[in-house]
Amino acid sequence: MIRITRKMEFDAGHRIPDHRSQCRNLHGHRYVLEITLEGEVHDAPGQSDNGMVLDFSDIKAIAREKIVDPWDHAFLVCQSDTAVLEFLKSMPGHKTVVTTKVPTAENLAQLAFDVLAPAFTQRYGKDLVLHRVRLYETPNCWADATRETESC
Ligand SMILES: Nc1nc2c(c(=O)[nH]1)N=C([C@H](O)[C@H](O)COP(=O)(O)OP(=O)(O)OP(=O)(O)O)CN2
Ligand SMILES: [Zn+2]
Repeated sequence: MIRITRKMEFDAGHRIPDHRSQCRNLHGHRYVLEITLEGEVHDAPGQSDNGMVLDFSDIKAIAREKIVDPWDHAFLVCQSDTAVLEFLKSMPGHKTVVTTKVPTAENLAQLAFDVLAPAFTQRYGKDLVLHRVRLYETPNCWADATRETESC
């Protein structure tokens, strides 16, 4: 088994309403998303994906469709954050992503994992497994969402 990782970046706004410090304010990040997949290397001479687990461009296509394009330049707001939600609703056409949990790095990484895992399985079957989604909120802060069944 080999693990491969594709990195993507996007910009989004958020806030953590109950945070004790600065993060309760509306602010944004250049998020970095790392998608790690596990599978066998294709041994298929003559085929485009010979020697690959999955073409990096195919990872990019699914990541863009499911996460990067919907979240890029959006404001990520928790459904319970009614003050901000009402404000965003007052702006026609504003790009808003409503989350069920507070948009911390941890919850966003888990959300991305939960969206991407079935998308890869649906497209490529069970031989290709989403191993980890790592989401950097800043260059110094990140969260990992991994498969529950992972063994050491
Ligand atoms: N466990 C978590 N802690 C914090 C989160 C989070 O999602 N999970 N988020 C925040 C803030 O949203 C903020 O984006 C991060 O703030 P900070 O720690 O200040 O990060 P910086 O890189 O900006 O800080 P430097 O000190 O400049 O490195 C807070 N905590
Ligand atoms: Zn933040």
